[in-house]
Amino acid sequence: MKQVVIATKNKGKAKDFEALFGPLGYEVVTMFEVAPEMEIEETGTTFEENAILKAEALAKELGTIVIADDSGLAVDALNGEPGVYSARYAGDHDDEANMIKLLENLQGVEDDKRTARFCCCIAIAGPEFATTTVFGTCEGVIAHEKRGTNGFGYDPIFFVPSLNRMMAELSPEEKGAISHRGNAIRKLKEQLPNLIK
Ligand SMILES: O=c1nc[nH]c2c1ncn2[C@H]1C[C@H](O)[C@@H](COP(=O)(O)OP(=O)(O)OP(=O)(O)O)O1
Ligand SMILES: [Mg+2]
Repeated sequence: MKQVVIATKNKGKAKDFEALFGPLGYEVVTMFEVAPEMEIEETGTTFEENAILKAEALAKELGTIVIADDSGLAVDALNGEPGVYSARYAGDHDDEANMIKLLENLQGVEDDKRTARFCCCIAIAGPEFATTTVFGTCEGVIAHEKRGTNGFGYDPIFFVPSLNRMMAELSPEEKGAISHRGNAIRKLKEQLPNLIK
């Protein structure tokens, strides 16, 4: 089976990618398998900078083609926060604490002002071509409480109006069909048909 290496240590993200790449005939391999000791510091100030940083660091280490995803949640009422800092919003990469902090910061904000979007930049790096990036977004509304147990990160508080369900209530396949990550991968397929068939 063909393999695609993803420079991630997020198991939820890896699951999303499995749902997206499985139908294309790829097995997803993550840093847990190929570089468990490696730590890549996310020093960029944009999704794109961090995606490139992660993809290039692992591609250089392995000498193979690597994909990386840097993503986050931009909330309109908070001027786009937590954005690039979504994983570290409450300090320590803790999904529960991040959601609690976000709901607290949106206390008293009416439904029509709770609009938000997930953003994803995917970078693909390899020894034989210049690093390329693609972007995807997914529009939604921040709910008042958590619902659903699928997915990861902010999925339990992200309502998807077009499906009338929370992101965490979608199967991995349903999520991939509408998500920022799915939309980015579909663009990658268009732009790099020879690399991602
Ligand atoms: O589909 C998603 N559903 C819910 N939450 C999401 C999603 N996509 C990104 N997010 C949130 C989670 C985390 O708070 C941040 C990503 O941070 P980001 O640095 O890209 O990933 P990470 O540190 O978890 O793993 P890694 O860098 O090893 O790929 O945005
Ligand atoms: Mg990260």
